[in-house]
Amino acid sequence: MPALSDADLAAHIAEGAGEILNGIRHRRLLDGRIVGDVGDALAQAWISTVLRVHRPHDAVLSEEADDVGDRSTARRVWIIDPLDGTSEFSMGTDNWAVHVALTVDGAPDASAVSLPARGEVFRSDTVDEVTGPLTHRLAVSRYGHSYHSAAVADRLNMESVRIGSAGAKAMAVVRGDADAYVHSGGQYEWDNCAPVGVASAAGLHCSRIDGREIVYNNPQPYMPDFVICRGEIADRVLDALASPW
Ligand SMILES: Nc1ncnc2c1ncn2[C@@H]1O[C@H](COP(=O)(O)O)[C@@H](OP(=O)(O)O)[C@H]1O
Ligand SMILES: [Mg+2]
Repeated sequence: MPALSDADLAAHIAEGAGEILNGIRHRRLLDGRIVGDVGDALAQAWISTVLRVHRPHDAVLSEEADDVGDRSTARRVWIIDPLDGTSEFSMGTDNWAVHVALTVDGAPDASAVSLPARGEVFRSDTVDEVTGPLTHRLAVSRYGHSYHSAAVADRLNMESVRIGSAGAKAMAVVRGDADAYVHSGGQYEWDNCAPVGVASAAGLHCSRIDGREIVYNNPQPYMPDFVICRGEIADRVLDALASPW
């Protein structure tokens, strides 16, 4: 087989894991918590094997694997969430995702996010720039607002749309269905790395909620807050985030 580019490999992994996950929900032969458990485990097993075969020298950080070795000192690190939105996947909704990002020196490089139940794959090397009129919609967690997202909705007079899964929320902005996704209060690097890689390639503003650059592959892979939004509203969103109370 000819050598795959990093971009093709990221996209093929996001797509292939999505096929496995759609198969796991086939005709609802399984349901409830067991579907999420088997989805996490089988997607992880396939992805880690593919990366071992195709990129034996690269390091990997995955939600579903032990974080062992000296990954944080490696230059090339794949940051993976084999199944983002496990509870939505188990409940049978369409809002769940596969996240695959190659980071180089802490920045997302080749990144892909698939939304397999919708048949969509977004890749950083082919994604369209987000243009067109603003929707005045803000993507928020299925569980509702944080103080920060509430402040943005209030200050910018935006309608909140509840969507499960970090990848599904970020891709709603990339698709042009929402203008922003604001998260605070906790997440890990695998929850937002590939979504940020795709969103920044689509020309969207991506930063921490205090405006700092997002840096990945930290020794502690905790990435508690970030904002993805249309460039046209970035200043106003960051102003609201600077004084949410
Ligand atoms: N406060 C928090 N702490 C840690 N992880 C969080 C979190 N809030 C959301 N997440 C994670 O972010 C992802 C998207 O969550 P949400 O849909 O609520 O926005 C989920 O990932 P997983 O489904 O991969 O576990 C969820 O576990
Ligand atoms: Mg996740």
